[in-house]
Amino acid sequence: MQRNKRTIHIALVATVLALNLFIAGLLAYTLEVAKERKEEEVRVTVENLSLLLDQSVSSSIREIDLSLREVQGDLERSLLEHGRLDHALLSERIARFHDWLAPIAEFKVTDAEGRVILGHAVTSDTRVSYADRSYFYEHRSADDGVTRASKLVYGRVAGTWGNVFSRRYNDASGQFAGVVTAVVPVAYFERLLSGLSLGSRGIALMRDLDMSLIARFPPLETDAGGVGSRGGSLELRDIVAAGVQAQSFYSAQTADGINRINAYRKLASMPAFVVVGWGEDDYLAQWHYDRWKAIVFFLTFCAVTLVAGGLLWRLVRATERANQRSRILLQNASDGIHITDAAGTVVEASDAFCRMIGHPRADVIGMNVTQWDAGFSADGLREIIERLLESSEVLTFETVYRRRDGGTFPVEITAFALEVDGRRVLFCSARDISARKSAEAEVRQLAYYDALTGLPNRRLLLERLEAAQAAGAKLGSRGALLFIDLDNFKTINDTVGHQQGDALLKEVASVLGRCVRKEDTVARLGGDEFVVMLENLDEREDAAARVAEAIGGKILQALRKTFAVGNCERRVSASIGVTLFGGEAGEALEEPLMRADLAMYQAKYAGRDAMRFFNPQMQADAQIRAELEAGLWSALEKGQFVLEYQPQVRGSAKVIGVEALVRWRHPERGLVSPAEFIPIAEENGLIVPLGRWVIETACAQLAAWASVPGRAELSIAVNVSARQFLQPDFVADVLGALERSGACAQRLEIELTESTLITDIEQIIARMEVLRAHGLRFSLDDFGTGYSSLAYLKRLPLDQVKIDRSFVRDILVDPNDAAIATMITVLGETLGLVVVAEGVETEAQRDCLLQIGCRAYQGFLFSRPLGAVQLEAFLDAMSPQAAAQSPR
Ligand SMILES: Nc1nc2c(ncn2[C@@H]2O[C@@H]3COP(=O)(O)O[C@H]4[C@@H](O)[C@H](n5cnc6c(=O)[nH]c(N)nc65)O[C@@H]4COP(=O)(O)O[C@H]3[C@H]2O)c(=O)[nH]1
Repeated sequence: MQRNKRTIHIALVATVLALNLFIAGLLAYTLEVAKERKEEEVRVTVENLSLLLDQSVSSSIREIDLSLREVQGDLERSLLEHGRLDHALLSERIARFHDWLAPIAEFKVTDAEGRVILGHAVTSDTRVSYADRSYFYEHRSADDGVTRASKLVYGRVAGTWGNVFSRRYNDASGQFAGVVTAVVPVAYFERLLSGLSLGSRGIALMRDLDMSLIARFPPLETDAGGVGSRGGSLELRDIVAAGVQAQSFYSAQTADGINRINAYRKLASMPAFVVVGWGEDDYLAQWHYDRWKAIVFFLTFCAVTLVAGGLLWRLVRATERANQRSRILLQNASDGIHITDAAGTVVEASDAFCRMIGHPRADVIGMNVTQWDAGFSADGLREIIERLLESSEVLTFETVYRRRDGGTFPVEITAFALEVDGRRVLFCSARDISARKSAEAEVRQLAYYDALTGLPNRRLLLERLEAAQAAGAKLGSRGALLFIDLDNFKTINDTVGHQQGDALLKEVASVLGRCVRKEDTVARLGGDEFVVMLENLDEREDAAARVAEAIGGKILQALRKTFAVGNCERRVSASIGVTLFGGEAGEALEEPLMRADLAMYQAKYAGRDAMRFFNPQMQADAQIRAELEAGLWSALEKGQFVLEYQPQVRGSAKVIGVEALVRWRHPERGLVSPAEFIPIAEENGLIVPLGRWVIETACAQLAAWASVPGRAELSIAVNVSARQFLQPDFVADVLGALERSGACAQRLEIELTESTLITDIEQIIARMEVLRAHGLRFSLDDFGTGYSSLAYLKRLPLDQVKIDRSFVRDILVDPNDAAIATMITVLGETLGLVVVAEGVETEAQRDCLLQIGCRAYQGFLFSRPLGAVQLEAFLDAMSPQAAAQSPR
């Protein structure tokens, strides 16, 4: 990683450097080219200017030459014609030429001895001789007809520097007669040079071939700049010495210290040369400016690239750091991250992934997904890989991984394709979801299964019912629901405690499970309610019903037994409601369940431990029952309950007491029988306040009768249901009612049903004894219908047992009933209890009962249950009769 970083760093620095060098080179090259081009341009310019100068001088010299020739002609003509020089005429001619060439040349004429005799500014007093001038004796010695140009000379007449152009003239005999000269003053050349535009540092000069300065522009105020002074740079000397016609050169060591490009040109018309130079600073001024611009540009570029490089470096480092963080994250991530190639072979993997599948990292790199994925086939995995590689989607799916030790565990994969180093790879992140799965299973268990029994709960039952209904509607097959409710479970639960009650429910659950096939559903709805769902029964309704009936019977049989509940044993039975479902579409989901529930109630009403199939009447009954239940609560507040009293008679006429029977004076339905509403009140809990009201009312009645002769002896028996009796404050309630009313406790009798006894017998006995200690009496109702053990019966502090009216009804025709009635009578007498036969309707029944030894009766034969007022009338009517008959 460090090496990589260094490489990037070096590459970055090299790039910035190379870029800057390139730009610097490019700028330098461009500048150099521009400079060279400029220098070439200047060179051409100065060469042209030097050529121009040469041509200007030549042109002037040509005019001078013509003038000299003219004057020569005039002089020779004068000598020929006059034998002497006509001074006046010649002076005039010379003056004319002088005027014509005034700025350029001054004409003079000498005689054969060199004396100046005619010409500009020449008078008779002029005593100047040119005899020592080189051109003079050159002319004298050679009549060659040429115009000679002298070197720079100092004018003896004018007193100024100049170059002399001269011609020879001959006398009539052709002998040398003198020379005619034209002096070109240096001022002329200076003017010529100053006409050139060469910038502030330019130069134009003219020298003799022996390097004497003829003219210079601009003038130089030093010795080297004086006319006639010899000088010139080394380069110039070399050029002059080489004798070339023209040449440009660069001068660096000049007299004025200015570097220039110069053009040297030897003049064609006189022994001199011109040099035209252009100051470097002038012609390179723009270039210098451009160079500065280039430098500024380069520096800016340098700065920009450095900054960009720096930023890039920081970016690289930031990316590197991010990569490092990513690597750390990858290695430390709790999810199993791995990257595979297109074939599913691992190219990179996190530590967590290696730990996950239990292989060392060295093994993992190079492993193929098929080696650890146990959730998909090789084809399936290939399909997923292809799908990922072909799209840019992120896939999340669940699968199963296999560890090195062969163990498997569920994982959730998030995978997508990405491009690494130019090739498509798959990024996969695997999360171990074992905990989530087990939590989900737990949640599912909680959501769909009953925590106590582990059976499916209502929700799962409904789901399965829905599926079964759908399947049934499709296939035409039928199913059955068996709604099972344990009889008296509430009482058992209340007496043995919830823990034991729960254990009993678990036992019941396993019994139910054993009664059905594996594919059937046994569910617990709550409390003691179970539902068995049978599926795929016959298509024919009757055949399906037969199967359901058989299973129901089997369940009834299996539950009809004694279960060990804690330390004691409890007899259990169940009521089962059965209904069929399926075979037709469109039935509401809960409909079969409601039907089975209604049928179950029907089984309950039928005396429990029974099974009933649903029929439509049940629906109507249920409706009525629901209405009753709704009105029951407010009935107590509205005072709609009344007590009727049914006399209990000893012998044939002596009323020994009455049984208080509650009625509901329903505003619409009239008097409602307790047989209808007491079971409902027991179920919904209203029995507790209702029972309290019955006792209060009975006590009040006793207190009212206590002072009335003939009534004071009467006792009132009140029915107390198990649920009421087992209320913790039942004893206090009864004693409170007695106290408040002032009734005599000995006159109050409590009737318990046999079902009460199947609950916690010890507690019941304890309560009975407390109340008995206060003088209350106890009667056991419906004796013989339940399963009371005689051993318990012996222990109960009872005063009276009642033979159930079901035995009395058929006592004359059914020997069994007669035998049971006899047994109860004998048993009662043996235990010293009063035996009262219920439901005595006929004399024959009474006689039969009398015959077997039962002397106390209750029944329509004597009286129906009566309101208090009617009862009093009845008692009054009975008194003489009773008085007439002696008690037995
Ligand atoms: N067929 C026929 N029936 C006769 C004859 N003599 C009496 N009966 C009826 O037999 C039932 C006797 O009451 P039970 O067995 O305690 O049965 C009672 C009792 O278990 C319950 N009950 C009535 N009042 C109360 C109450 O205040 N509290 C409690 N917990 N239950 C009550 O309701 C049950 C039914 O009461 P009722 O409908 O009043 O029915 C009464 C009564 O009217 C007869 O000769 N022939």
